[in-house]
Amino acid sequence: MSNTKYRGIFTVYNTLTRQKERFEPLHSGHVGMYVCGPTVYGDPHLGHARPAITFDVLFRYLTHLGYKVRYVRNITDVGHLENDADEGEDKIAKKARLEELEPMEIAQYYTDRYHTFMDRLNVKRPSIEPRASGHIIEQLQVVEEILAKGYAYESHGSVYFDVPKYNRDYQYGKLSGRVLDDLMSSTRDLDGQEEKRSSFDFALWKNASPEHIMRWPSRFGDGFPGWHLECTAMSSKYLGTQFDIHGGGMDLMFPHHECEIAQGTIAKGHEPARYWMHNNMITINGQKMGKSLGNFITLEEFFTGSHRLLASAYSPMTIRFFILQAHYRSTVDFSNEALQAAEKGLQRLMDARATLDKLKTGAHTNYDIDAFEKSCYDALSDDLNTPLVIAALFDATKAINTIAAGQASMTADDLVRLKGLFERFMGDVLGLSTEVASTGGDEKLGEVMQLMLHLRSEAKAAKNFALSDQIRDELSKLGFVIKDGKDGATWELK
Ligand SMILES: Nc1ncnc2c1ncn2[C@@H]1O[C@H](COP(=O)(O)OP(=O)(O)OP(=O)(O)O)[C@@H](O)[C@H]1O
Ligand SMILES: [Zn+2]
Repeated sequence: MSNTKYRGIFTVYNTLTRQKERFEPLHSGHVGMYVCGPTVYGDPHLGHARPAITFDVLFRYLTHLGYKVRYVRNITDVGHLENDADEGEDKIAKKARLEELEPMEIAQYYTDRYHTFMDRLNVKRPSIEPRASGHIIEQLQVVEEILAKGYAYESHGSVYFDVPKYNRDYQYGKLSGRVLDDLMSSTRDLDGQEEKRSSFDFALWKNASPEHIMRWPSRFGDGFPGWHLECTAMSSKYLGTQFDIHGGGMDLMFPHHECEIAQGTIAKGHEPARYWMHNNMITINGQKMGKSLGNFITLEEFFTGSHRLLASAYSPMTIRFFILQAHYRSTVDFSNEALQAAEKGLQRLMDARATLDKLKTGAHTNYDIDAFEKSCYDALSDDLNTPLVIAALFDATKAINTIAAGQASMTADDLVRLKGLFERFMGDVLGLSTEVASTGGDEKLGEVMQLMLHLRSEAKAAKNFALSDQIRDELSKLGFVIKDGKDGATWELK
């Protein structure tokens, strides 16, 4: 059930203006939202869960406020080069070379894996999920638009965006607060041998060297699009040249989103999005968890407990709760203690929800249900303050437990309302689903595997190597790869 009443107080922190602003869509009753999705060359890790969950809650809340939301989240399957740079191997092509597969097999496999794990986290699928490789023509059109306006130049079959020229007429660095002149003074000049005129220019289209397999014909020769271009082409195609919200992780603010603003401003005549929202990072030992940094723990490893840093398996809903317990603009450092606390906290809420069905009603109510409802809306309206919504749910939990203990009471009507509010905020908006939480198949599998590894290590300790090898080999036939390390054995499902 939607509720348009609270639309007027909804504010979001806009990275562009560095302040909270009241949210007003461009077209009354409709919201267009674009979020940068994954580069599909590896399994999704905890870091990926954060933007997916953050913008899922935004999607859910806007929908709850009665807006018709078109949510576009892309799949990057071409053009993202190593080190996020203009030179180097394509991340997907590299993985394809290592695995001896077609790049599109890699992209398909990891897109499917992304969907599987996001579904488990109860993340709703976006309205449109376009792929970069399916929009080459649209991207070449944007290149032409920018060339026609004089803000790009062709060089050796590549096309570069002219950042210093753009900065003279507009402001490059507006989003991230970087000042191009300062950046330039601390960077060495190009030696004249390179294709680019300035090291800040970025590729719109790259000439493909003979060994580069992901390539498309163009009037500049065979090539492939620059990484930033896809988001300009696909957001304008599906949401129009200007839309309401653009989201993504903070790591994408510079240069990716800065370049998107520059491209959109020139090609489409105005800045692409009105509100820019950025989730902060999931860190591990204080460093961003990332695929290219190799310090990640995949969601599958969390669900099965199969990573050496995990004290146990954690259910998808525990992960979701763990992420929502922090405000999306603060960093969250991975730790088993915090995950265990999240697991307990979530259980308390789940128990309270179950208790609600069994409560005996009374002649009067000791609690203010309106105040509970208002505090949830106030929290969500204040830049999606999910930890405050959770705090309000904990307050309600205390009330429920007090009533269950016979120390307070609630009328039948109020109980129906309270149940409805629990459903609305915990279920519909935060997406903490009891159904998903109770399918603990992976967790059970993780526990069984821990038991198998324990039995195997006991066999080894008793010098029964035939048995320990048999356990390893039989598991291997079933697809479980056992690896012996100095901290004991770990397992992986191939
Ligand atoms: N540790 C993290 N915390 C929060 N968000 C993250 C984290 N890592 C990636 N993201 C976000 O997930 C989305 C997809 O990112 P991407 O596929 O580039 O992941 P990545 O692991 O950073 O890969 P790479 O290391 O190749 O850059 C982006 O919005 C990005 O900002
Ligand atoms: Zn993007």
